[in-house]
Amino acid sequence: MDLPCYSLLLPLFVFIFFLHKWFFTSSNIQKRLLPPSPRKLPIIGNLHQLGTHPHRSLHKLSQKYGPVMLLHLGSKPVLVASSVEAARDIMKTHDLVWSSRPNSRMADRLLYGSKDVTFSPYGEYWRQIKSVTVLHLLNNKRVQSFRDVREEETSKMIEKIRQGCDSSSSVIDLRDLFSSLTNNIISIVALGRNYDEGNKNGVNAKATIEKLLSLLGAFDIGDYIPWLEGVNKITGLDTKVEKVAKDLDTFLETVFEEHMIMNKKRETKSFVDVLLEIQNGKETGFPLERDSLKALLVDSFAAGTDTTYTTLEWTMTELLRHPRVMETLQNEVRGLAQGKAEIKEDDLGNMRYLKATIRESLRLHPPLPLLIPRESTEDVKLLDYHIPAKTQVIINAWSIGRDPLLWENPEEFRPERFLNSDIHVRGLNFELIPFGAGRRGCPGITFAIMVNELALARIVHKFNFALPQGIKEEELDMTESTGITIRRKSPLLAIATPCSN
Ligand code: HEM
Repeated sequence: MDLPCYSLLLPLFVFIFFLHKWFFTSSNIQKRLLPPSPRKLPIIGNLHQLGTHPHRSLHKLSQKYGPVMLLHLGSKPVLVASSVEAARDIMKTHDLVWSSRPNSRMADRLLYGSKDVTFSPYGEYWRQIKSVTVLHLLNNKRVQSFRDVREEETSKMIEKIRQGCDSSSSVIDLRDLFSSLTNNIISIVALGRNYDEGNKNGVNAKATIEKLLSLLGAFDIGDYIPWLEGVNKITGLDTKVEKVAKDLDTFLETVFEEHMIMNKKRETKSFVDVLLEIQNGKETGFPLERDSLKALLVDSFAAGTDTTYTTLEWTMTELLRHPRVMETLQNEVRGLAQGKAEIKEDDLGNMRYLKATIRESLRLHPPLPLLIPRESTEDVKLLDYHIPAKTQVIINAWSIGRDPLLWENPEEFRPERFLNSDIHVRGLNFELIPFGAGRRGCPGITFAIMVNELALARIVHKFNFALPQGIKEEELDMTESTGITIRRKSPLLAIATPCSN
């Protein structure tokens, strides 16, 4: 029997009805499970909302959209986490899933295809080089072995300040001193000697490393809007990157050559010595290619210099703005160092106020306020939201450090808050995470803290400081720089006078 054609319409309508219902319900669910998002623009998404100081802009946005929000930077979905719960969820509960890094074109070109620890994606290769860093380069024993380097270089800095006190223009540039100090220390520790002076095979090492750091902090539009990557050719960025990558490689080859020629057993082994020793894989179980060795060396500079001296500069800035805190710190240091010409690292253990001061400085001024972005390797839940694989996440450590629910009077610089507190910076307390946490956490914490503690103790032991004439404490310019590492916009200037006793 032939059915009339309209009798087919009914099942068709029913089918379309259910299909429609299913489609809208599931996309609604999807929407409900994704974090809230500020309205985005075509092509650029939310890039225009980052402003010159993304940690501050994202903090403001998070007050409106909540502690977990989803932004679109160009075509890339990027989560922003601004609460202690979200940070703990990412760096502890689901640390493994969040252990990758998003691809960075700049790191690919400057760090031998991201063969360093910081930018390498999660996987077997990263596990190997992270273990080289943690077990061979920055283990406690090795970090201790560089004590003489730290003490000697800090003494040189003290001497420079003393000479500055004697000169007619008594204003000293503390940034310049702190950055030379950390550059010299890292240079000796990583490369065996200070390459500050002069050219090597036509390459000025110091200038090249400075350019490298500024390029790694530069915004590369191609990472977010891939079809616009050609813009970098027009602006000249690509040419700059190529030149720095080439100069850096020439310089590092010279360093290796020097080490091969000298090939003598040194008392204190530098990172180059250690890497050359373990490169064949007898000790580690895996060989390391030349490019990996170079990338690991560049990492020490890229991850360890700016961050370390920036902490010193912010700490001194806050001390100059808070004479009461400076006096309490000087009383502690001078009291414990009584009768000693010079503070040694062994003396630092009892300096509780010194340690509290550095922690308080890192709370208010984490040098990397947005840490280093991570990326999920599979679908994952973040608090109540469903996050697809390959989503980037930014953790706003700056915002968490100023959360009034976690910190009493958060904007106040008050080291006392840490005197009877278990909160440390080592990545176990998620309310204070200047070094990140979990698998991807910073392996240079001990090293950085030692440099900071020694340098700070010694300068407040030997000198009294004041702001250059005419500037009142509350007038000191606190404007921040732009880039990944956030320091003061203008270098910190001060007048030092030697302490009379
Ligand atoms: C005050 C100084 C320093 C600060 C504030 C700092 C901060 C950080 C932060 C926030 C991260 C990312 C952590 C994460 O994703 O959870 C990191 C990673 C890293 N840091 Fe540091 N750092 C400092 C000093 C150093 C030093 C002195 C070194 C080495 C000489 C170093 C080597 C590294 C490396 C290799 C990584 C990458 C780890 C990975 O991706 O697995 N850092 N650091």
